[in-house]
Parts: sequence; C-alpha cells; structure tokens
Amino acid sequence: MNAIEFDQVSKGYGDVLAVDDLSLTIAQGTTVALLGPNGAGKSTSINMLLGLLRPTSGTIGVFGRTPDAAVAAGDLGAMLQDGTLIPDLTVRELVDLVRRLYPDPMGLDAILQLADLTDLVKRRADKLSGGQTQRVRFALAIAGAPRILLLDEPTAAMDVESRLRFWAGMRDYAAGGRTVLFATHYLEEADENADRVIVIARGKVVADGTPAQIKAGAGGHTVRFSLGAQPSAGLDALPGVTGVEIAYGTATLRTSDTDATIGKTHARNRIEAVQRAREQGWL
Ligand SMILES: Nc1ncnc2c1ncn2[C@@H]1O[C@H](COP(=O)(O)OP(=O)(O)OP(=O)(O)O)[C@@H](O)[C@H]1O
Repeated sequence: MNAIEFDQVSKGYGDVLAVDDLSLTIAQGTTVALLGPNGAGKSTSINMLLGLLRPTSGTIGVFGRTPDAAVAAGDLGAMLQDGTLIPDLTVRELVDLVRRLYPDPMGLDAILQLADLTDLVKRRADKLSGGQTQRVRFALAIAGAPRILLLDEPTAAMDVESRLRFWAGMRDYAAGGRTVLFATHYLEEADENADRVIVIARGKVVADGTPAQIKAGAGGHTVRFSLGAQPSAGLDALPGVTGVEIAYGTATLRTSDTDATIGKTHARNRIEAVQRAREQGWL
C-alpha cells in the first residue's frame, strides 16, 4: 500500500512556483530522502503533506486519506525546521506531556532511548543546546508512534557524533514497517540513511532511485572550484545544479548537466571579475 501519494501537485507563492506538477508515490515501510538545494521545494512539500499548506492544484493522499484526516488519525509525526519547546518543563515532563495527547503512544522510556535523551531527562527545555533541542523535537515527533515520520533537515544544528546517533535512532524507529520521509541537502546523509532518494530541484523531480543509482546516475556529477572573493549566493540556481556545498572557500556543486553548469559558472565568474575590476578602478 502507498503511504504517500502526490498527484500532479503544484504550489505557488505569488510569482514563485515552489512545487511544480509533482507526482510521486512512497510505499509503506520505506525510508525516503528528499534531496535538493535551498529553495528546491522540500519544506513546501512536507508542509503540504501535513495539511499546513494547501496545494494550488493537484491532490495529496496519506494512506488514501487527505492530509488533514491523516493528521487527525495520528498517522503523521513531524520534525519541522523550527518550533520552540515549552521552556518551563524538564525534558521528561515535556515528552511525557506530548505522548499522553495520543491515543496509543510509545512508552516514555522507549522514546527517550531512541532520541538519545536518557542523560538529559531532568534538564529544563530552555537549557538545552541546539543539537539537544533537535533531539527533543525528534522525541516529540515520534511520541505518538506515527506510521509516517516526516523530518525536515533534522540534523541541521547537530555535530558529527550527534548526527550519527540521531540517524541510528531514526533507523530503529523505521524498523518494523514505518515510513520515513526526510529532507536533506546532503547526498551523504541520503546515501547512508535512505532506501530511496528523490532528488528535487526547482519543485520538480530530477532523479529518483536507490542511493547507488543516484550516485552513479545523472545527479551524481560534481563540479568543484575555489570561490575566491565571489559570493556563494545563487549557485543553487545555476542550470542542472541539484546540490551545493561550501567548505573552506571551495564550492562543490552536484549537477545533472555538467556542461550547462560549467558554462554558466564560467560566465558568472567573468562578469563578477569585470565588476570587481571596475570597483577597483582597474577598468
Ligand atoms: N511563504 C513563502 N512565500 C513566498 N515564497 C516562499 C514561501 N515559502 C517558500 N517560498 C519559496 O518557495 C521556494 C521553495 O521553498 P522551500 O522552503 O519549499 O524549499 P526547500 O527545498 O525546503 O529549501 P531549504 O533547503 O532552504 O529549506 C523557494 O523559492 C522559496 O523562496
């Protein structure tokens, strides 16, 4: 049975077409990565799945029901990009409070263990680091034992070790037939933690397959260059680009069309070099 179904879904914000005629199905029991650069439409898709946003056109089904009906039935748990915790409660009190809101929740100890929170149970929610806060938000997402878990860039504030423990907790949660859909910018995270990777760029699916297929296929080419003085903004909008990573002054672009990406990168660099030369009074 399909857990999730998008049928020709589009979503526009004024002039911006964030999701563009998206059709896909996700089978129950799979862990799927939604991989794409900033602005690809990942959060918009997840928010539509939760019924927080309405599609401009097309329909979304969750176990054959509308997103609103699925949320009401407790089928969907989510960890979104922001959201504050109730500050006055301890971690244990907060997780217990939320799990009691559901008809058939997970046990408190099981949640705390999966979210790696057993050492933090007595800590007040407003005294947590960014990565610890993320772990509590993961605990709240799984508290109701939802059949589908949606994670929107869940490891954003985590260090390397926290990330590894987080993904181990996610895999334990997914084991036994649950469906997980997570959004990420990183091919490595998708590769290591998903059964299937859907690459989206500018609201459209540009590749869809197993991590091995995605790495070997069209989405797997890499263009790397030193940024120098030029800004990194806008690299994700270059033709073919499906992912951007910036580290130590080097840009690594993942692209489905190396020629088009290099052509535009070259043109952009020349324009910026001319602009800089003008600013310096050399031209
Ligand atoms: N409320 C809004 N109003 C106008 N435009 C929006 C709004 N929310 C998102 N957008 C635009 O829609 C497009 C898709 O955004 P979305 O947040 O879904 O992408 P994303 O893949 O989740 O990006 P990121 O990785 O940065 O979170 C972007 O161009 C974004 O600027």
